[in-house]
Amino acid sequence: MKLPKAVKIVEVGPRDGLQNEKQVVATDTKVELIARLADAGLKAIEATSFVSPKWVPQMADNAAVMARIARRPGVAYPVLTPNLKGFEAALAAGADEVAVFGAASESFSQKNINCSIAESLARFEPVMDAAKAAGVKVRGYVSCVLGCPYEGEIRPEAVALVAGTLFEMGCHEVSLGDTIGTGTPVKTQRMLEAVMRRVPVARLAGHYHDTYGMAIANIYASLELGLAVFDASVAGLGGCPYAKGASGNVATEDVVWLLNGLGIESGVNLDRLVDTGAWISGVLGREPASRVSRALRAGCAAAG
Ligand SMILES: CC(C)(COP(=O)([O-])OP(=O)([O-])OC[C@H]1O[C@@H](n2cnc3c(N)ncnc32)[C@H](O)[C@@H]1OP(=O)([O-])[O-])[C@@H](O)C(=O)NCCC(=O)NCCSC(=O)C[C@@](C)(O)CC(=O)[O-]
Repeated sequence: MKLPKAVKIVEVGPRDGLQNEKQVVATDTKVELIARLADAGLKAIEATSFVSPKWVPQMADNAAVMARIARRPGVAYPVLTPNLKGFEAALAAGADEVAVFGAASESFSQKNINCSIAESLARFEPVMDAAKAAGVKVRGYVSCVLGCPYEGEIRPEAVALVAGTLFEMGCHEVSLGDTIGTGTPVKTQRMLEAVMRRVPVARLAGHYHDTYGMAIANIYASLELGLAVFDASVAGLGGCPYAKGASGNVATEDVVWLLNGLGIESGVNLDRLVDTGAWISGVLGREPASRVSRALRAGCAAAG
C-alpha cells in the first residue's frame, strides 16, 4: 500500500464552517481568521460564498470579505458560486477561483439550491463559460456522496454520474461531500472506485463531515486509493444549513495530526493551526471540536 507523499488541504472553515453560525460573525473576524489560516501554512482557503443572502445570511458580507483579505502569494481564496449571478458578483469582488456545487441526491439539490440535479448542471454551464473567458478556475462539489438526510442511501453510480459530468464540464477538481458524515471506510472506497472510473484520482478531493466520528477513518481509506486533496475546517467548525444535525467538516487539526503521523507533507504548522482554532472557537464562545486541539491544549503531548 503506497500512500501519497504530500496532501493538499483545502481549508473550508471560513465558508463551510461559518455559514451555519446563528450568531452574526463580524467581517473583521472572518478576515482575521483567513489571515491566521494563511499564517498557519494553508494554501487554499475557501473564503466565502456568493449565494442568496436570504438563503444563507451569514455569507451576506461576501464582497466585503473579499475586499479586505490581504492576499498572500501562493494562497488561493476560492468562493462558492451557485449560478451566473453569483459568479459575476464573485468576479467583481476579485475572486480568481470559484466553486459550483451540486448533489448526488435530488431532494438535497432541491433543498440546497432550489432545483433538480439536471437543472443545476444546466445552471453551471454559463458559469463554466464565463469562468473560462475570465481565466478563473472552477472547482465542483458533489454533496451527499455517502448518504442523504432526505433519501438515505445514495448509489455510488449516482455520485459518479454527477462528478463525471462536472469534470467533463471543465471543473479542475471535484470535491466529494459526505454532507451528513454517515460514510464508513469501505463504503467510502466503493464510492471512490465508482467515481474514479469517470474522474482521475488526481482531480478528486474528499470532503468529509465528522458527524459520526468517521471522517479521519474515511480520509485514511481515501489515501489508500491515492486521494491527495482533502477539505477540512479549522476547529471542526460548521454544519450544513440544509442537513439537520450535521456537524462540521473534519477538523483541520485532526487531519494534520493524521498526516504528520503518516509522514505525509501538508505544509501546515500544527501549533499555529491549533492556536487559530482555539482563537476562533473562543470568539464564537465554544470549545474547538478538534480532539487533537483539545488534547494538545490540555498538555497531553507535544505538537507533532
Ligand atoms: C441558488 C439559489 C440562489 C437559488 O435560489 P432561488 O430562489 O431559486 O433563485 P432565483 O434565481 O429564483 O432568485 C431568487 C432571488 O435570489 C437572488 N439571487 C439568486 N442568485 C443569487 C446569488 N448568487 N447571490 C445573491 N442573490 C441571488 C435573486 O436575485 C432573487 O432576488 P429577489 O429578486 O427575490 O430579491 C439559492 O438556493 C441559494 O443561494 N442557495 C445557497 C445554498 C447554500 O449556500 N448552501 C450551503 C452551501 S453548499 C454546502 O455547504 C455543501 C458543501 C459544498 O459544503 C459540500 C457538502 O458538504 O456536501
